[in-house]
Amino acid sequence: MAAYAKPPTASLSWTKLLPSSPFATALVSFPRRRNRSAKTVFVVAVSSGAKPTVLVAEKLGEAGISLLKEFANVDCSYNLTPEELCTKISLCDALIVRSGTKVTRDVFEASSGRLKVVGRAGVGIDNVDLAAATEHGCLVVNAPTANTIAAAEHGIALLAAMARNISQASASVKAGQWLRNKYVGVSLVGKTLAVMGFGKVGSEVARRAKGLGMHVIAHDPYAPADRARAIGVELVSFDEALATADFISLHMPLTASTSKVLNDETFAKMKKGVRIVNVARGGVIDEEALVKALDAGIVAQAALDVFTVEPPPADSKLVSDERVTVTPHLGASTMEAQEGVAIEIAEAVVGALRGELAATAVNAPMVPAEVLTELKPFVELAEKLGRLAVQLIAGGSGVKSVKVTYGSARAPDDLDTRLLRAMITKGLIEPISSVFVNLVNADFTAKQRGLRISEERILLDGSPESPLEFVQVQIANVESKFASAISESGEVKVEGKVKDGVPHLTKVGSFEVDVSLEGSLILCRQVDQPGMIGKVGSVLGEENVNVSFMSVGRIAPRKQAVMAIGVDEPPSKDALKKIGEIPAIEEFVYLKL
Ligand SMILES: NC(=O)C1=CN([C@@H]2O[C@H](COP(=O)(O)OP(=O)(O)OC[C@H]3O[C@@H](n4cnc5c(N)ncnc54)[C@H](O)[C@@H]3O)[C@@H](O)[C@H]2O)C=CC1
Ligand SMILES: O=C(O)C(=O)COP(=O)(O)O
Repeated sequence: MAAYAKPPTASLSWTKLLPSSPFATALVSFPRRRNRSAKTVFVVAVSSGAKPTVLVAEKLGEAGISLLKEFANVDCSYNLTPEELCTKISLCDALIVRSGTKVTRDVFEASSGRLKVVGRAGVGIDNVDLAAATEHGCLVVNAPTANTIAAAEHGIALLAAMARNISQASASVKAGQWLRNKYVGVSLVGKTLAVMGFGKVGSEVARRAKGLGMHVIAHDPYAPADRARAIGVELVSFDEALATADFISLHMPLTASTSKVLNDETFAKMKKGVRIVNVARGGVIDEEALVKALDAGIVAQAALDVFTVEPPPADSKLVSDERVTVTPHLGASTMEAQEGVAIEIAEAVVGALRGELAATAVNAPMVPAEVLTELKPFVELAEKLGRLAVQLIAGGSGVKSVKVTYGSARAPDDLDTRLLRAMITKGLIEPISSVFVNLVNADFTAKQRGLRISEERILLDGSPESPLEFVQVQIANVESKFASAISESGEVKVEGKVKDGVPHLTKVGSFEVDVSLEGSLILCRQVDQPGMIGKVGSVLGEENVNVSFMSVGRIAPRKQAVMAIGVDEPPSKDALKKIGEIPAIEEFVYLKL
């Protein structure tokens, strides 16, 4: 067996290369025109050329707006009604909101697929319908760190203000009164504070409360005990927190499991005279139950920054109750936090629109930049193998079961395949549908179409320098329009590798080939005999189709062989017909990459 490479300059003398595999593989390499974009575009990139449009639907710091304007057309339209938002959204690639805008399923549907990113300029994403976003392939990113301190400081401000009746006393002085006996407060020092939700905000509240001399306990089923211990906080059960706390401060997100977590039953478990602070979300408290608990004397006072409905109705019993201190969702509203949040979200949205994977993605895996750089050529390979495999299927065969095998010398924990699986799914689905598939909606779309993708990893010996040696895609229970693509075990099979950073097809069915996956591909099965490369090459040459790569894989000399031909331009029907008419060609297929 022999392999040949054509030198980079046009010349007829070919150089013999080293033999490679048990199956003979003849490799003819033509100089390739590289026309690849320098940027890694994986997830949501808008079509190149057009400047994207970003709708900023709530007040965002100037620094963020300036950053956005460098990259996009920015439409700042505040106080839109839901109908106005739905009308505008069909012209926008990204939407930025705070907590005051409900990004509902209607919004995603109204966008007709144009909306690619929703940026939440803050932490809580309970106002965004994440399931609908995912189903529409829309990435949701948030700004999880910039307002932590502001929220924690607001929590502490409310705690102290409530304990010392600051807002009530202030209002009474302004109303001309001087009620020194009425507004006697309670002290914080030595009291037990239960922090419910020991995340970023909760732990900062705990740290500050310790500084005030409070005894701090925390409840958080997911928080690591050592983080709590490091700041001198004991993690306790939910019931223990309720039963022992003099003050309860809420810092968990609003989810199905935290909705109305303070209710009639749980208020009944609290110490009489407890005081409650809520800078998390109104929905974590059953507000009617809180009114009852205040009336029953279980809760002595409450301080609320957030409400189930914002703004709360004019007749809200909580707002009118003198024992309740209220602020209009001001937790994140400091100059510093808003500047930080604006920059954090603008960077995340611009990055996502450029197609980079966002570090603060809420509904997609977060893939660290270094992993991404390493996986980039494999991501391209994965998508192209998916595209090839599905185009090899005979019309009418439904693709239901796909097996992906990754050959790698890396330990399984060291290889994150979610990105690769998503791109294989994209490759499998996009050529046969009008669905847009990306990392966000790949698993959902596959499931919806009844496509089962199983993954297997083969641990190879050798150096784990490269994340992957090969990727193999097999589709079971289908017929192929190119019979040679069916492996011995009966599946349509393609396998590829990355060589010098470029994805290559290295196996079709049982035939080893070697063709760079750029442009498009013609696969031919023929009787192995001299002159075949020349015959096919000259048909394409006559048609002015530039051949980038050719490789022949055969089972044994003079038996059947599969020739893989990479072409820069799509050949005409006539050219393909002429290839089919070459006597030794038994079957052929043209595949778009
Ligand atoms: N009022 C305001 O302006 C602001 C409000 N927030 C709210 O505060 C919440 C927390 O923010 P971060 O601390 O930044 O988020 P985070 O994600 O760092 O912390 C949330 C913590 O809650 C815990 N948790 C989840 N379910 C729980 C449960 N059932 N019981 C107890 N703990 C539970 C999580 O394990 C996590 O440690 C946000 O989700 C947001 O709703 C945040 C910033 C500003
Ligand atoms: O970040 C959060 O979760 C907040 O609640 C802050 O909300 P805002 O951006 O001030 O509407």
